[in-house]
Amino acid sequence: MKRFGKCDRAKESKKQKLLKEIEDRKLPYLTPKDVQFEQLSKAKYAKLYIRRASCVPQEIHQKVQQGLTTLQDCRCFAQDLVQIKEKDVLTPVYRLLVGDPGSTYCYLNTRLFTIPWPSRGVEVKYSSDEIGEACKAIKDLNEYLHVEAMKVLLDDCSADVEEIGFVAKAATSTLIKDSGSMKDGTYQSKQSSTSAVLKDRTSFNVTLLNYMDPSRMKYLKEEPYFGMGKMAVSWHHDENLVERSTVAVYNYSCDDLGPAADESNTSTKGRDPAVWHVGLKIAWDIATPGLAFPLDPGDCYFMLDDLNMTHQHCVLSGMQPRFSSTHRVAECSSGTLDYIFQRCDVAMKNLQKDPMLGIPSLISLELDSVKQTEEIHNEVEFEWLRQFWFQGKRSAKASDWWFEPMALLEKSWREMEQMVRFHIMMLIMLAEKGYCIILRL
Ligand SMILES: O=C(O)CCC(=O)C(=O)O
Ligand SMILES: [Fe+2]
Repeated sequence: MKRFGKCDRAKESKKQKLLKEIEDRKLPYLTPKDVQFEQLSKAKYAKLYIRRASCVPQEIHQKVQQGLTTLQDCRCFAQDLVQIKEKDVLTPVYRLLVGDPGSTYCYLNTRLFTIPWPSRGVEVKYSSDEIGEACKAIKDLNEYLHVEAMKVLLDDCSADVEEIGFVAKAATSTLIKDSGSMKDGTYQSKQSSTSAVLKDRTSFNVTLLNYMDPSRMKYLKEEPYFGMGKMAVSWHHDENLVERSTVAVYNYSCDDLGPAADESNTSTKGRDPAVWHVGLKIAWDIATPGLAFPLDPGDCYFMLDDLNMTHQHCVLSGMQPRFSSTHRVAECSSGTLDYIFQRCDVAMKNLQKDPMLGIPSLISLELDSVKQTEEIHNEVEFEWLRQFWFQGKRSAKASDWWFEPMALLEKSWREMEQMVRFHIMMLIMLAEKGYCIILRL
C-alpha cells in the first residue's frame, strides 16, 4: 500500500506555505445566510448538487434511518486506525463499509472489507435479521442515489444538444479519447455512449458509513483555514475512486434542534456550531471563499464529475450524533476477492505434485517466476490477511461472510510459503554442489 512519499512531502510543504501566508487571519467562507452564497455556488461549486430531505421518498428515510440505528445498536461501527503523514491515527468517526460482496476499499493505507449487501446469486448469513434488513435498506438507498445521480448528470446533457453541460462534455471527451473519433457516430449512439459512461461513474459499489457522537468525542481538530469550527473529518479528497465518478452522501444527523435552514434567519457571522455542515474549498486556492452548507436529517448531497479532484471537502461537527452514508465507485481493479484469487492461481501454476507420491515441487526455477510468486505471496499477506486480521473480528458483528475466503487465502499463502522454501532449498543444494549463485531478487 502507498507510503508517505515524495509527493506527499511536497504537498505538506505547500500546505504549510499556505498556512504561513494566511498566518492568523482567517479566509472568508459563505453559508446560505450570506447573500453571495447562491452566486458563489453557481460560479465555483457548480458540481455540488444538494437534494433536500423533502424531495427524497419517505420510505427511504424511514428504512435507512432505522437501519443505521440498528447497525449502531449492534456495535457494527469501529474507529479505523489509518496512516496520516506516516503516523498511525484513530479516526474520530466510527465507520463501516457495506457494498458488493468480496469488494474492499482502501483509504489512508487501510483496506476495509465490505459487509455484503444483498446481491443476486450470493448467499449472505447476517448476524441477525435486523442487520440483514439494514443492509437491504442501504442497498436500496444505493440504487436510489445511483438513479438520481444519473438523472442529474443526464439532465445536464439534454439541456441543450449543441451546448452540452459540463458533465456530458467530460463524458464525451472520454469517449473521444477511447474511440479515437466521434465523426462517424450518430447522435443517438453518442447519447447512449455518454449515458453508458455516466452509468459507470454512478454505479456505486460500496458505501462507507460514518457515525460520530460529538458529546463522546471531546477532542476534535479546529478547521485551520477559515475558522469553520470543529471538524469530524478533516479536509481531504476521497481516495481510490474511479476517475470522475460521483460521490453521493445521505446525511442523518439525529437532530432535535429544528431545521438547519433556520440558519438563514440568524444574524451571527459564520456557521452555526450546533448544526452539522459539510465544508468545501477549491484545492490550493486561497482566493476563492470556502463554502459551509448545513445539513438537515435526510438531506443528500452529490459531488459530481471531477468535483472531488478539483475541490476538497471536510465535515464540520454539530452537537447531535450523526450518521452518513457515502456512496462511491471504488477503483477495485486490485481490490476484489476475484482478483486476489486469480493472482493466487497465477502463483500456483508454478507448483506441481508428483502424481504417484503427491510430493510438491516447483515447475520453474526461473528468476522471473520465483519473483512473481514472491510478489503475490506478499500481496496476499500484507494487503489481505494482515489488513483483515489487524481489524480483528470487527466484520463478524454483522456477518461471518469473510472468514471462509480468508481461510482459503491463508491456505494459498501457506502454499506460497512452501514454494519460497523449495526455492531456497534448491539454491542451497546448488551452492553445495559448487555452483556460483548470483541473487538478484
Ligand atoms: O459524512 C460526510 O458527509 C462525508 C464524509 C466523508 O467525507 C468521507 O467519509 O470521506
Ligand atoms: Fe470524503
